[in-house]
Amino acid sequence: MSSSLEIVIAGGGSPSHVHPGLALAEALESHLPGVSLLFAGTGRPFERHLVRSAGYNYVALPARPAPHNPIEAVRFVTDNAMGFMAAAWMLREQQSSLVIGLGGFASAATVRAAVGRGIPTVLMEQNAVTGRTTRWLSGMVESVCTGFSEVNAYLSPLAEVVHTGTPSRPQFLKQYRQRQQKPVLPASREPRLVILGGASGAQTLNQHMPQVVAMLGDELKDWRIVHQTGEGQLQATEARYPADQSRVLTVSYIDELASLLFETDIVVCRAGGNTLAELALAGVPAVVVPYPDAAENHQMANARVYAEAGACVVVDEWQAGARLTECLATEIRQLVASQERRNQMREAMETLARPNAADDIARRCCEILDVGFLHAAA
Ligand SMILES: CC(=O)N[C@H]1[C@@H](OP(=O)(O)OP(=O)(O)OC[C@H]2O[C@@H](n3ccc(=O)[nH]c3=O)[C@H](O)[C@@H]2O)O[C@H](CO)[C@@H](O)[C@@H]1O
Repeated sequence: MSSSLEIVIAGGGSPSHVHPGLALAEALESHLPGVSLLFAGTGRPFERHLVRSAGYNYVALPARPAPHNPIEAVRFVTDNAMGFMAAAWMLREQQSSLVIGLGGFASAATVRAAVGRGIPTVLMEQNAVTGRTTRWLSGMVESVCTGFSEVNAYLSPLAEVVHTGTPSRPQFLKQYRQRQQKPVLPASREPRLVILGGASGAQTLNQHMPQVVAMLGDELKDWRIVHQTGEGQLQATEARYPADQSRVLTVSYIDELASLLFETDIVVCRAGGNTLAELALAGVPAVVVPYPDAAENHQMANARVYAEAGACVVVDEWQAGARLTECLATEIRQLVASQERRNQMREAMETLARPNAADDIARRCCEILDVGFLHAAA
């Protein structure tokens, strides 16, 4: 293997882009010994922290998402032009061999600069409807590695699309592999319902789920409930549950989410690409409430793929309107009442798991670079 292979992993802006990037970095290191990795991101503190604490070098480049008003448009153009020039300079200095874009605005300038310099590029896309960056760049890059095969319709006809699945964090893969080796025994613990708001929490779930829990009353009396609220929403959510509610644990964020989800019977959550990929690995039946303001309603598209496979039920926040609490209660009631239905959904969830996503993207990178792919993961 060459020790002169320099790969830049570009993107960030939210943990949902950085986590798959870190999972991919680990796979690249195990299949391409000697590779040198550099993360290029937006400079946001959480991003810098996540990357550096995983032991990788990090460089911040100017980047700005598409604007909502004409005043921001000027800054959008200038910042991204600066990002493009800084990226071009960095790629020349690093003598980069390959650039991998994690998707989103934060990867656009670096990927475009790489294309301009003739450096091979790979894009990752975690959703069933592509973001604008992926759509724009898809015809210029060597490969687009997708979390959903349904995304093809949104890509350039010139794009080479590989459906790899979305790489999940090592904590999920570790638990997944342990479970594969040791089949699950019927749970002796109390059944568990997890309300997962996601990285920033979900106000809708924070407002409605305490009422749903109250409506279900005795039906949930044997259940343990964990409600993840998001930063800044813990106290308000906690206050919506009765003070003597010892079955409910509220937390703002869960670091070791994998250990919890692998011991969970029902999840109520949004339909972010990473969350769904993780639920598939953990095999947890879900009641999914897609975030209605997600760009081009991509969360609904993500959720539909899982619902069509029988892995989740979808509650449409817009359609439900004032009846949202009732709709949630109805869906959750049915799942709580039927172990058989939960088992069927668990099996359907498991068919969607892509434990080799990071390895498959790493393999594609090796093919593009025309270097050997070391099979035995370290
Ligand atoms: C509102 C919005 O537009 N969100 C988008 C954003 O992801 P967003 O960050 O909203 O959601 P994702 O589900 O993709 O990622 C959240 C990540 O945070 C983790 N987590 C969350 C809570 C917690 O307590 N602990 C924890 O570890 C989850 O396990 C997951 O890995 O980018 C995703 C990937 O492009 C899209 O699919 C989402 O639609």
